[in-house]
Order: sequence, then C-alpha cells, then structure tokens
Amino acid sequence: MAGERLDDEAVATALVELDGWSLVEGRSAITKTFTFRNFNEAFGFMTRAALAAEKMDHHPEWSNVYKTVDVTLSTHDADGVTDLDVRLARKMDGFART
Ligand SMILES: C[C@H](O)[C@H](O)[C@H]1CNC2=NC(N)=NC(=O)C2=N1
Repeated sequence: MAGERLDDEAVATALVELDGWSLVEGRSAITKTFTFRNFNEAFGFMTRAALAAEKMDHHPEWSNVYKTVDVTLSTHDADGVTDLDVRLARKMDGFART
C-alpha cells in the first residue's frame, strides 16, 4: 500500500516541486514549518490537512504553537519517504495557500 521508499536523490527531485520542504538530517523524512497569520488560520489548516490525511490513511507527525505548524512526513510502514509523503506535502501546500 505504502509503495517504495524513495532514495535521497529521488526525494531531492520530489522536493523541487514542493514549496519550502527539506530533507530531515539523520532519517528519511521531509519537514516544513508553516507560519500563518494567527491561530485560527493555523488550526484551520490542520483541520483540512487532518481530514485529507485520514482519507489517505497517511498521517503526519506535527505540532502546533500559536500560528506555526511544524510538520514531518515519513511513511512508517516503509521506514522512509514514499510517494504518499510527497502527495500529502503537496496537499498541505495547497491548503496553506487558501
Ligand atoms: C494500518 C494503517 O493503514 C497504517 O498503519 C498506516 C496509517 N498511517 C500511516 N501514516 C504514516 N505516516 N505512515 C504509515 O506508515 C502509516 N500507516
């Protein structure tokens, strides 16, 4: 279900089309800090992302402080970054723009 783990080079290629994501040092995962105007926007983003994640059956590691949301994506079943992470990252970027 989760698909193949991408190697670092494939992840780097995938990161090019994403906005502001980077590779986590020391593990196969990608990360981004989203900063919003206020808590309401941050939590609205989390709500949309949570519903999308649940629909995909693919869940983020994340934390929220006031108007920032720190997100790390990795596929635990594959022990690394897969296409699912790239797809969820793309959706999150879309939710953050609206
Ligand atoms: C049983 C269930 O489908 C799996 O445990 C799913 C749930 N959500 C998941 N989320 C993430 N990020 N990685 C996974 O491997 C994963 N596996």
